[in-house]
Amino acid sequence: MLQVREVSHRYGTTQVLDRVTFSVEKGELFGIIGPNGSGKTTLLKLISKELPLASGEIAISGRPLSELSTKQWARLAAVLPQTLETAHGYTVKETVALGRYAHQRGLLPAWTAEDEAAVQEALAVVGLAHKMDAPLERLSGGERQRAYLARALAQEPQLLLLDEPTNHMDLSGQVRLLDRLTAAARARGLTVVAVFHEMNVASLYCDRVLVLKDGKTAALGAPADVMTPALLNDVFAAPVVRQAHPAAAKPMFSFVPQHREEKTPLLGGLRPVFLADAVVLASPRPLRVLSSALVGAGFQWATHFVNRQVGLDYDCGDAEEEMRRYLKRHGFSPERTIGMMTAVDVHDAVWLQEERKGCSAAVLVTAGVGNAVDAARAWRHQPAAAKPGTINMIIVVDGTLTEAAFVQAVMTATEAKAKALAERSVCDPETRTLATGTSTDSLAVAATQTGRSFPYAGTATELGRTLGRLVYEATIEALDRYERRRGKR
Ligand SMILES: Nc1ncnc2c1ncn2[C@@H]1O[C@H](COP(=O)(O)OP(=O)(O)OP(=O)(O)O)[C@@H](O)[C@H]1O
Repeated sequence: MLQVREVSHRYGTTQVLDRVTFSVEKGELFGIIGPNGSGKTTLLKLISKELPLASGEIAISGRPLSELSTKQWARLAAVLPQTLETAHGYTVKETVALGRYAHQRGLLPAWTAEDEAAVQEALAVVGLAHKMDAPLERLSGGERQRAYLARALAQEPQLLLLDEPTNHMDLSGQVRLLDRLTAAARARGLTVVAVFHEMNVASLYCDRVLVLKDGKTAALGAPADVMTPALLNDVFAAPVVRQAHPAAAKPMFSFVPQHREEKTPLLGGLRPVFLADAVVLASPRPLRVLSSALVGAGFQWATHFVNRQVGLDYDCGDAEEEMRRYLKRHGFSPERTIGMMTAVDVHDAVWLQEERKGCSAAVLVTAGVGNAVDAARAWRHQPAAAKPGTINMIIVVDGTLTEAAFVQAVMTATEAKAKALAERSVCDPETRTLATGTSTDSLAVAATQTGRSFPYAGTATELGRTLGRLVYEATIEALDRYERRRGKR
């Protein structure tokens, strides 16, 4: 649909584009990203004939730009520029209707049913049908942007050029508009070339991206392949972290703020606090947590860890919602708290910590083995409702953990827990084999994300060895306390 070959551009003596080459297939959503001043708008202006092409070649559908008159170009392509003067005295519909100009013939062209249908459809795509009679100047910045996009769509182009189409829009407006635009483009086989400032928008919506740096191609390809932290770090001169989007198979990016306050070690001052029916860890600053807990599962930032004791007759029906209500009632924010449940007496919780120079960690364990299970033979169990008879574990590390280290810490802790159960000959009552855990165990691994970096936390590492020992010893002690309390009953 679009071929750009060896295109360069100078403003006076300043070179702002340097031999940029790419092509865009029909139906593609192609993004152009890059920092301020990298040449994105200039490139779009060259494609839209707004600037004369001095060096290189540009062709639309195989036809060189120089061969296309303005009206011929306008039948093939439409453009939504970065900034637009608002013309006064036009309604939204009249503004959108201007997009039909390229399709009209003669001095006094008639308004056809085709023109009307194109305008109505374009208004529907941008969600402005209900405001079509409003004067354009009374629209908000975001709505006006949508009206101009509708004007470009009403042109029924084959190629749509957009310079920051979601400028002025709030986040939900951006997502709604880009979802509709993508659907409309796919339905009509429309090719879209868009400049995006927001890396995540480009990643979510573009089939391919061109990354510009100082007028040169820094990368060209699918976002998942080319938008690497190293490249984005280099192009945007700021540290970028890449993570998987939770719902779409796309990468997501965050900038890491460089200004960080000097943080003192956390663990020296951290102690569990016992309430009547819970053991609580309260951190003076948020910790990054990977957990399987009832409240706060997955990766979170949390300040509180609440391991709550419930009766054996606790109805687990809607446990998560009930636990959230419990947390709120007791003054904990469910959004910043990791919430677990257990049927064992939380006053038997074991807190062990190891403070060594450069590798400080702690673990809080409550253990009950009413639901003990051998994971290798759990398939033999009759399906039964989960009961809150569990081993709950909270691990805190003073240091910066990679995601790999978080997962390895989970593995190390699980292995050490299984070993403690074996050591105390805890059996799965149904299979009569050694238990590896209980059916409702919870685990949270928390890290300050300041101080020493731990890329790994397997048993080959100093951190892994520390965690393995702490978890093993704390679990043994918690199991012994559980047995002693049962013996007293
Ligand atoms: N008319 C002009 N005359 C002189 N220099 C210009 C002109 N237009 C743009 N420039 C310069 O060319 C360079 C590229 O500008 P361009 O607008 O293409 O960048 P951009 O990547 O779109 O930036 P932004 O993200 O800020 O919109 C910038 O350094 C800019 O100052």
